[in-house]
Amino acid sequence: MLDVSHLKKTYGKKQAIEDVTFSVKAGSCFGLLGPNGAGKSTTMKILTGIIKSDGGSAKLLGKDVSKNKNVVSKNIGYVPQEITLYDQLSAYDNLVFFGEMYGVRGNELKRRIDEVLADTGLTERAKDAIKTFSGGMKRRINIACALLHRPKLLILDEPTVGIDPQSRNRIFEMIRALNRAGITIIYSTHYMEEVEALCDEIAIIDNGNVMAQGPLGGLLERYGQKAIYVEAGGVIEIPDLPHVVKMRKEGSGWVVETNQVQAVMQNLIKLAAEQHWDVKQLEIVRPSLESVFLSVTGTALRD
Ligand SMILES: Nc1ncnc2c1ncn2[C@@H]1O[C@H](COP(=O)(O)OP(=O)(O)OP(=O)(O)O)[C@@H](O)[C@H]1O
Repeated sequence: MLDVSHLKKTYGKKQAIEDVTFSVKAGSCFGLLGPNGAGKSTTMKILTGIIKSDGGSAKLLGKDVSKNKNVVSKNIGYVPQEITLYDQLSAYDNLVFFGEMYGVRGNELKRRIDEVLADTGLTERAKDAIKTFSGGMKRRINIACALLHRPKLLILDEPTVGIDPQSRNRIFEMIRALNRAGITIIYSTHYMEEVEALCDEIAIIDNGNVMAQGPLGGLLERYGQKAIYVEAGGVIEIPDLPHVVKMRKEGSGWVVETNQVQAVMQNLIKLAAEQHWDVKQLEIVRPSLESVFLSVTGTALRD
C-alpha cells in the first residue's frame, strides 16, 4: 500500500531525517517506534504532503505522494500530534468542518458523522462544546475527524501522549476495530508497550534513520537477546559458563544472556545437579523489544 524509500529532510542545518525506508502492507497495523526527535513527525508530514522531502520517494498505491495530492487526500486520514479542534464549537460542528474540508457533503456527511460518533462512543456528547471534553475525548474526536472521508490509510502521530491509561485503552480499542474493518494503520509512538500491544509490523527509527523493520516476532528472533532465568536457593554466584554473553542479578535470581540457549541450559541443569541447588525456577526468557531496540540502535530507548 505504501512504499517509502530513502526519504531525507533537512531544516536549515538540522538533518531531521537522513534515510527513512519502509513499506506498509494493506491491512497492517504498522508501528513507527522511535524516541523524541527521531524523525517520526517529519516522516508523517511528508507522507501527508504537509512538507516536501529533500530526497527519496514515498509511493501510496503506486503514486508518488508529492505529485499526486488527490491520491493523498482521498486515501489518507491524518491525526496530528497536536489536537486540532475548535474549542468553542460542538463536537458535531467540528466534524462538519473537517468533513467538508475532506470534501464530504450533505447527507453522506450527516451519515458519516453519526457513524464516527458511534465508533468513538461519543454520540451522547455530540452537541457539547469541545472545551468541556476531557483530553481523551478530544483525542477520540480528533481521530474521528480524520475518518469522515473513509480513508484506506489512517496515520496517527503519538495519539496517546498526555492522556490517562483508561482513555488510552479506549483509543486502542478504537484503532483495533478500525484495523479489523480493513483500514491500514500507521501508528507512531515512543512507547514500546504500545507497538507490542497494537502492531503487527514495526519499523525502528533513530536519529533520522530506519534501523530495522519487520513483524514483532521476526525482530525479536533476529535481534532480541535470548536469556535464561534461574532462581535457586543457596546459590550465591553462577560460575562462568561457555556461550554466556552477560549475567546479571534480577529479583531473587539470575538472568543469563546467551545466543546458545540449549547449550547453556544443559550446563545449568548439570551444575544444579552437581552442586545440589534447590531450583525454584529455570526457564527461557522471551527476548524483549527493548533488547531489539538496544541491539539495532546501540542505545536504550530514551524518553
Ligand atoms: N520545523 C523545524 N525546524 C527545525 N528543526 C525541526 C523542525 N521540525 C523538527 N525539527 C527537528 O528535526 C528532528 C526530528 O523531529 P521530529 O518532530 O520529526 O521527531 P519526532 O520523532 O516526531 O519526535 P517528537 O515526538 O519529539 O515530535 C528533531 O531534532 C527536531 O528538533
